[in-house]
Amino acid sequence: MADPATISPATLLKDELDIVIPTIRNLDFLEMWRPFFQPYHLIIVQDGDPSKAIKVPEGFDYELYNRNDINRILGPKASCISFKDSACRCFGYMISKKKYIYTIDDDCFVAKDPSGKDINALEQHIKNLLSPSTPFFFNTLYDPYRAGADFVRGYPFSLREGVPTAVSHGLWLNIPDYDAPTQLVKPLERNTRYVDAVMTIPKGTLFPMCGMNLAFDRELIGPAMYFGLMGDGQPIGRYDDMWAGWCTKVICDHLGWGVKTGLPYIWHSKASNPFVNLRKEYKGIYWQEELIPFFQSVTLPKDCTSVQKCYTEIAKQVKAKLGKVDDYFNKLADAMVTWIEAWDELNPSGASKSSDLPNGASK
Ligand SMILES: O=c1ccn([C@@H]2O[C@H](COP(=O)(O)OP(=O)(O)O[C@H]3O[C@@H](CO)[C@H](O)[C@H]3O)[C@@H](O)[C@H]2O)c(=O)[nH]1
Ligand SMILES: [Mn+2]
Repeated sequence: MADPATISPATLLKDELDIVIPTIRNLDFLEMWRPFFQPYHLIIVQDGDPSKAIKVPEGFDYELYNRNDINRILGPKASCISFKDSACRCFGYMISKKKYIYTIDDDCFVAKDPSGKDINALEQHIKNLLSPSTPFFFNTLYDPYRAGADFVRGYPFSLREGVPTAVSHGLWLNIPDYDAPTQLVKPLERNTRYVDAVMTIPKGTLFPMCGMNLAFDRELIGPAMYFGLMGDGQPIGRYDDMWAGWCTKVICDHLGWGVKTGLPYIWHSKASNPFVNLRKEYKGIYWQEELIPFFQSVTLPKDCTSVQKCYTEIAKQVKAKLGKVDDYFNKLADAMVTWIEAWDELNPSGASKSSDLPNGASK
């Protein structure tokens, strides 16, 4: 594997990565990203009214899917793709044919690092994905593969090769990704703290994955990145990315892959309405007190050697153990199965690595 630190930004995976953007707005924000995004193919998932025309700035190579397209392509299976919620973005992951995905919200702009330099978030995500993770033993000097860092004394040499990185979770300056109650009590709080660190989230630890500034190895973990049933007709919202993150982390832990969080930062420009968010989130705020222990207790059998098998097993356990919390979880479990069926229909096995892992890949 080429040393990510030496690959020039311009050639960084430009033919192996798609940028997925969920949107209900025009995409002027792309002007600010042009220097970094123009070489890449965009997959725009237009939510809401399909008859509304979305303006894409000149010079970008893109495909755009609205609700009519999703219904046409997936037929009845389109029921698993949320409507009127950013969760619709996962359709872009499914329809892509590339090895990597970067997803970003349309109110996220280029942030500046402490030296005042524009941050190429995509380049940092790619470096994160192209370098190994260390989920089995925490390195106190953070990412040992970054220039100027290394493994510290006492770090087992047998573990220094690391494991493949499946997910790179970036952060946000200005408007942090707070839940509605926190937003309500701290309406003026802005994140001004730039922490120059990338860390592997240890095996066995869950985390709140935000879909605002997120990259992943689609061939490895794509089928687990289902952003669950939210929005129109659903009792809950703003837990789509959280659900995907919990499923993804459990599967990465089982298959021995890593999840990183930290750099890069983007500039999150606007806070969504906290009262609207509270209405979307409130059931999730008490449900998650049962969801987290559930995901912490999920065990996957050794014969779950593909992401699809792992994901289908989790869906089975969701139905068995969470169906009694609320009937929504029976619906969500069914939608998880539909998602995998749709994924495999659009990505016949062998098209993506996650469907045929070498034996013994499961931990
Ligand atoms: O119905 C909708 C609403 C929005 N979108 C698109 O989704 C992203 C995020 O929208 P927005 O920035 O308005 O909302 P945030 O609260 O800041 O988003 C964060 O909360 C999470 C909710 O799941 C989300 O993952 C985070 O990013 C924009 O691109 C909107 O255009 C939509 O498609 N449909
Ligand atoms: Mn936003």
